This record gives sequence, structure tokens and C-alpha cells, in this order.
Amino acid sequence: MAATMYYDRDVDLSPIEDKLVAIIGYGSQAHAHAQNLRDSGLNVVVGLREGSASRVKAEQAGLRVTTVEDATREADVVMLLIPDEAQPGLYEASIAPHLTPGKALAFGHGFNVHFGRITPPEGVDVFLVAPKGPGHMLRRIYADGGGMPGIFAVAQDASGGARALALAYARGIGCTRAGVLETTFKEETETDLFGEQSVLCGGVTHLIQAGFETLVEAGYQPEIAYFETLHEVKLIVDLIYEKGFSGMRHSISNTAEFGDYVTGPRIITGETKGTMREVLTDIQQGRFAERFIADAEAGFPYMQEQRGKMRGHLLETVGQELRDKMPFIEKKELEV
Ligand SMILES: NC(=O)C1=CN([C@@H]2O[C@H](COP(=O)(O)OP(=O)(O)OC[C@H]3O[C@@H](n4cnc5c(N)ncnc54)[C@H](OP(=O)(O)O)[C@@H]3O)[C@@H](O)[C@H]2O)C=CC1
Ligand SMILES: CC(=O)[C@](C)(O)C(=O)O
Ligand SMILES: [Mg+2]
Ligand SMILES: [Mg+2]
Repeated sequence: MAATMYYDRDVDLSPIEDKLVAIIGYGSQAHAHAQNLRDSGLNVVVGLREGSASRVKAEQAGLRVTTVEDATREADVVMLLIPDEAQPGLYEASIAPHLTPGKALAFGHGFNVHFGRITPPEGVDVFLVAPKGPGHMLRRIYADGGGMPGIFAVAQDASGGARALALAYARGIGCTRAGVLETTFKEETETDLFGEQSVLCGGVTHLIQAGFETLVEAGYQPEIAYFETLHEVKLIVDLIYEKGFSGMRHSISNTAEFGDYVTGPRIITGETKGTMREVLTDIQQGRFAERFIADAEAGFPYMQEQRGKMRGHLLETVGQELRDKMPFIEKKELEV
């Protein structure tokens, strides 16, 4: 059965119109939520830790900023948008003491509630609205008049109005322009982790890197390898995004399409899909979450080591030089 999709015409903004929304944090998601909600005519305050370097940026964007404690005290809806690994600490210290009955606690990802790292009190609504894309793109697409698909879920409905509130929030950040559907904290958490690891981030970067290295190691020019295995990915993916596989395959040569069918299954094999199933099981059984939190608690030694490996990699240095020569590529510094 097809899922029920919600669009602007289906969703009433009124459940959130008379409320104050506190956006906690001012990073990738938070700056986009805060600015989109504000531009949708809603009341927003940004809650930041003492001495936050983001304070000036939020104020420059015309937003009111206060402490996390005061934002929680003042607001009706508290949207927690700091890194997942940091959320339980800030929640216990600065949010929970002020989260009185009647308020709503909201998330952009189900991680901490699903894995039992944050347990909100009875008497508050708990929901998530997860836009399906990076925060900087959530803002950019909204400002251009478009929207990013999103999914929402209610974990606790103390007021009887949590669902309507979550949908109104999704409309406020522009997701109902593109389509919103209902999920659970479990489904959102597991699918989001799986998607980013296997396909969107882990899958795509490692596919590109393996292709780039294969060509360079065989003696081909790195600039050609970069154009072939990285730059052109966007052009092909844009066609897939706009017109699906068949539309992309219509645009490419018969030679490329034939090679796609012959070679694709040699690269992404039955074994790869078996590994994807193992990855999904690790996520479902909490093993990925445990590994992530353990690294975070140790100061991210594994993450730092991985970041270090790509620093100075030919793919990055050649890419930087080539992108610098293409003035039409969006080069504005990211806002946050
Ligand atoms: N990144 C994305 O596009 C997506 C993220 N999400 C979810 O959104 C949430 C936020 O992720 P993301 O936007 O990537 O987060 P960011 O890493 O961009 O968050 C940075 C912000 O968090 C603040 N912060 C960091 N640590 C602390 C702390 N210990 N106490 C107080 N404030 C802190 C920073 O404060 P300061 O300014 O003071 O440094 C900064 O404002 C997560 O749940 C994530 O899973 C969901 C969909 C996509
Ligand atoms: C951007 C997004 O949707 C991710 C990949 O899930 C994330 O940043 O966590
Ligand atoms: Mg994610
Ligand atoms: Mg995601």
C-alpha cells in the first residue's frame, strides 16, 4: 500500500503559529531550521551554550539568541539540533530541568530516543522531523522556493496534538513543499543510518575514491580521473534525480548504457548486498551506535585518524585546484 504523503495543502500551520520554537544549536541543521521557520512567519529563538562562537552568526541572520536554559524555559517547542553524541549531556544539564509539562521536545534524528540515551519525561510531547538531506541544502532549497522531503514521527503524545504539531513544524521548514510522510523513531533511525553509511556518504565516497585511484595507479592523468570519477557524478546523479534511471540512461550513449548493465553488477555484487544486510543488522542491533558512542567518548580517535587519511590525498588536492578554475561552482563560504 502506498504511503500517505502530506503536502502544503494538507497541513495546517496553526498548531505552531502561536507557539515559540527554540532551536538548540546553530550548526548544519539548526541554522536551516531556524531561518526557514522564521521565514515561514513563525516565532523562533536560538539556544546556544555559553561563549558559543555561533552566537554572532545567528544574530547576523536576524535571529534572537539566548542560553539553552532560557530558550527551554521560554519556548513551547524545543528542537534539539546539536551533534547526536553531545545531546544526552546537554539535555540532562540544561534542558531537562526546564522541560515542564505541556512543552514539546523535538529531534531531527531519532538516534538518542531510539537507543535509549535520552528518556523525556511524561507530560511532554516528543516528536521528530527529519529532513532527508544536509542542513545547508535544506536552507538553500527553501530560500530558492523549493523544499526537501522529510519524515516525521511521534514518540509521545501528551497533549493529544503532537502529530499536528510535528506536521506543522515540517511545513514550517519547507518539507511539505516536497512531501512528508509518517514514520517511527525506530524506522527513521535505522533507515537514516543505513542510507548514509551504505549509499549516500560511505558508499558514494568509497566508490569514487576506488575509481579515481584505479585510474591514477594505472598511469592516467589525475585531472582526467577527477573529472571522470567525481565531477561527472553530479551530472549523472542530477539526471537520475530529475528523471530516474531511465531518464539518465536515455541521455547517455548506448555504449555507456551497455557498459552500465555489463559492469555495474561486477562492481556492486551479490556479496556487496550481503554486506549491506550485515551493516543493517549492526545498526538494528545497536552495534554501530555502540561503536560510534565509544569513539566519541574517547575523543574520536578513529574518526580523527580517518579524517587525517584524506588530508593531502591527490583526489582532494587536484579537486581543489580544478574547482578553483570553475567560478560557476557555488563557492560561497558555508554560513555555519
Ligand atoms: N547534518 C545534517 O545535515 C543532518 C543532521 N541531522 C541530525 O540533526 C542533528 C544535528 O546535527 P548537525 O546539524 O550535523 O550538527 P552540527 O555538528 O552541525 O551541530 C553544531 C552545533 O551544535 C552545537 N554543539 C556542539 N556540541 C555542543 C555541546 N556539547 N553543547 C552545546 N552545543 C553544542 C555547536 O555549538 P557552537 O556553535 O557553540 O559550537 C553548534 O551550534 C543530529 O541529530 C543529526 O543526526 C539530521 C539530518 C541531516
Ligand atoms: C544529511 C543527512 O541526511 C544525514 C546524511 O543523514 C546526516 O547528516 O546525518
Ligand atoms: Mg543522518
Ligand atoms: Mg539523513
